[in-house]
Amino acid sequence: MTAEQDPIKVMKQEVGKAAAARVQSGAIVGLGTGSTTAYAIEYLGQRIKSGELKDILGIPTSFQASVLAKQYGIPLTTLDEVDHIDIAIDGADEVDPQKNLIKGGGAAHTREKVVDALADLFIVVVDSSKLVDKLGSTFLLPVEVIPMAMTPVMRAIEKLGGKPELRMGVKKAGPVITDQGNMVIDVKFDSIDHPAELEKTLNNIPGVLENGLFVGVTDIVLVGEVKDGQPSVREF
Ligand SMILES: O=C[C@H](O)[C@H](O)[C@H](O)COP(=O)(O)O
Repeated sequence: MTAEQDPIKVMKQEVGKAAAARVQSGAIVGLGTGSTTAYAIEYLGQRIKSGELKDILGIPTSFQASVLAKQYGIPLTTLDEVDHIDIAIDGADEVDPQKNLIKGGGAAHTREKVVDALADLFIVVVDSSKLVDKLGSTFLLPVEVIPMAMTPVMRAIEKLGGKPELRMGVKKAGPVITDQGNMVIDVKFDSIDHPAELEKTLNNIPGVLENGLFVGVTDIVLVGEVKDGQPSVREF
């Protein structure tokens, strides 16, 4: 790694490459969303272009993933056309020691959960800054909500001890709108002690489509690190 390189970017590239290297010819691949997975999609495309990988079909988790897949020459399919997903590669905003996740920094967690949970092998790709002892310590928990239910859902979240805020657009006036046409409420919880319970409780509030807690879904976490200026990838 050179002194000019951004270590976070290098970690994301390395981990993306390592995940793409695990895909085998003939695989149906869940394509995650975000800046880290973008590198995995790019390297997957390179392996297809070089002829090393054949007969790959991608299932995108977002508009972003489908645009990238088309850009890098990955043929796409849908969940209506296949009966399984061999492997899914996706990023995360936080990863705890039990491999539970917070996702949704890009407002894509609803489709991501559908695809990632269906995969026979779900690989999470993160740089080391995403590792936490407890979920919720560095990142707000995203909750996708249908627009007409925004206010009652926020009240219900407050009753659970969360501090909700509507996610606003950047370079766009007004709220972020998801690929499904909904809104995202980011919630600060003082402490997420029981993620599995909270995941279910939040999804049980009428008007909530999906929240960003991914509990018991991950098979492998690939972590990009830089030690003594040298990038490496470790697995847990
Ligand atoms: O909604 C977005 C996703 O859950 C992303 O996978 C997550 O936010 C991580 O993205 P990044 O790799 O850009 O940090």
